[in-house]
Amino acid sequence: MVKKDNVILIGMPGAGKSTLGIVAAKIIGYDFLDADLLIQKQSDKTLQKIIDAMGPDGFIQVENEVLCGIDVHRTVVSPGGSAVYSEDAMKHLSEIGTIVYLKVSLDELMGRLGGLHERGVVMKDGMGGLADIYEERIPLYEKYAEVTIDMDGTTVREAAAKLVDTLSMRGAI
Ligand SMILES: Nc1ncnc2c1ncn2[C@@H]1O[C@H](COP(=O)(O)OP(=O)(O)O)[C@@H](O)[C@H]1O
Ligand SMILES: O=C(O)C1=C[C@@H](OP(=O)(O)O)[C@@H](O)[C@H](O)C1
Ligand SMILES: [Mg+2]
Repeated sequence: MVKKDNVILIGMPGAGKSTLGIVAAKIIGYDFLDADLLIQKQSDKTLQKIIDAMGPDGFIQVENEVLCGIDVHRTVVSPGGSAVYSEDAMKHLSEIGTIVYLKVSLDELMGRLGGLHERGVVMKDGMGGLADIYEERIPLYEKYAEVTIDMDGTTVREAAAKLVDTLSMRGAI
């Protein structure tokens, strides 16, 4: 059986997967892997270029393949928020690590992101903005979450401490 010795952070864009991933990895002495950077490296293109060239479905396919190939140990992995669209990838990630959902309300995300203009986000046809993405994805994050942590109203430092405490209490690290 594969050793489930990683921590996988899922959640909406702006939930803090990348920011908290590296902070938490330092606290617990794990490595850190931002899967978005791995996609860019393996494709030799920026995320935005992949989305522009291949569309949302094409990007999801590339993301799925890259996530399925992740082979790490004692690593905090931060995939992009769209990872939950890929069933194979989520199956693989849940086999190699504990899936932690960073739960952040729509209001708080709006405050953090100020809209989506500066972020490449997978927006399917017919979607108008963050609220539509939020509504579509929440059931997916909830479906894959082994651990859910409510991060509303926290600073980065508090959120990192909450993440590490929760993982430690659950014996996941
Ligand atoms: N409690 C918090 N936890 C994580 N990030 C926070 C928090 N409060 C504010 N932020 C800010 O929100 C943004 C989160 O972005 P990022 O880590 O890239 O998220 P993701 O990788 O989930 O899209 C950062 O600009 C970060 O400084
Ligand atoms: O949720 C999304 O649709 C996406 C989120 C991004 O990552 P973050 O969740 O780290 O912002 C990145 O993977 C890509 O631009 C698509
Ligand atoms: Mg990120």
